[in-house]
Amino acid sequence: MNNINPVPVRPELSNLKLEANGYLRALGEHIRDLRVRRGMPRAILARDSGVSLRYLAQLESGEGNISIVRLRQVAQAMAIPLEDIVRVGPEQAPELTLLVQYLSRLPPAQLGEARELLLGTFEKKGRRHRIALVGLRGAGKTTLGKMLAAHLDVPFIELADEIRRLAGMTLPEVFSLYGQSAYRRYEQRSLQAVIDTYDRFVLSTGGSIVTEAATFDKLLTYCHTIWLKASPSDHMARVVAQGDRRPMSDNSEAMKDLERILAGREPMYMKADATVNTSAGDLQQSFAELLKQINP
Ligand SMILES: Nc1ncnc2c1ncn2[C@@H]1O[C@H](COP(=O)(O)OP(=O)(O)OP(=O)(O)O)[C@@H](O)[C@H]1O
Ligand SMILES: O=C(O)C1=C[C@@H](O)[C@@H](O)[C@H](O)C1
Ligand SMILES: [Mg+2]
Repeated sequence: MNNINPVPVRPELSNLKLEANGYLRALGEHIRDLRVRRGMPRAILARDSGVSLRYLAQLESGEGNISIVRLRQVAQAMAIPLEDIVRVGPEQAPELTLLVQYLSRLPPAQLGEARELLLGTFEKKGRRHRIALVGLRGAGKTTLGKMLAAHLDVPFIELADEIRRLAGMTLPEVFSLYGQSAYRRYEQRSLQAVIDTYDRFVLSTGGSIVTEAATFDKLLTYCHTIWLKASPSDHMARVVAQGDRRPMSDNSEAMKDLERILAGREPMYMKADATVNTSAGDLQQSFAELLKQINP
């Protein structure tokens, strides 16, 4: 019997390789545009960046696959942030560039205030009636979400079910056949479809939705979002009680990972409109707290 599993070819990977040449050409053109816009002759850029004239010519014609260190030198010589150099594609609106500049000068405390002001000013209609629950596995999103939907008499939606339906396969199949980036795209499209389809709902999301800025921003913009928070030991105990033995394979390591994931995601979870600590009481107490958070 052959025990070697064939490694599925990810269509995305071969596309990426094909796209690489196109990207290098676009990058070269972009760098040339930026340089010319600055009125900077190539010889001056070569002198100021320490990258040879010949190499710069190759780069601008899309032939040179420049190292990240050299690209950084080029960026510094033009006084442009590296991320603005590598982002090729449609030109960013000048308002967005200026807004990013303005916001990047604000101290962190005022940044939160600025975001709230913007959200408040441009709040999407009906946001209060679209309730989204976020939090790590075992937080209680499904359990409390179903209770809340029944109480409010609105549909309960499990985003994972919507992703499965859209992809036409199970989530592990999406991951193993097409990778995490495909899962992220399905997640974002499913969320958009849910928002477009329903005016009112209680939505239970996947624990990692907060790690994808564009998707999390959509969630925060269109939904009243509540972070169901729990202690690492409760997360672990609840997941294990549901029959998932994987976290037990090396308990101390798994626990450390869980603590790290929770700490790493906490700043994003904290952007939710409200928080309910489900480790602070039993299920009924958490539900009462959740009701308070939607009718403050
Ligand atoms: N105070 C509490 N609040 C919420 N759930 C609690 C509480 N105490 C115990 N539980 C139990 O914890 C479990 C939470 O699991 P649930 O499947 O709802 O989490 P989840 O956030 O949907 O996880 P996943 O991301 O894996 O889908 C349930 O079995 C629930 O009964
Ligand atoms: O917390 C996580 O990292 C994840 C939780 C799941 O619900 C899915 O969102 C995904 O499998 C990853
Ligand atoms: Mg769940």
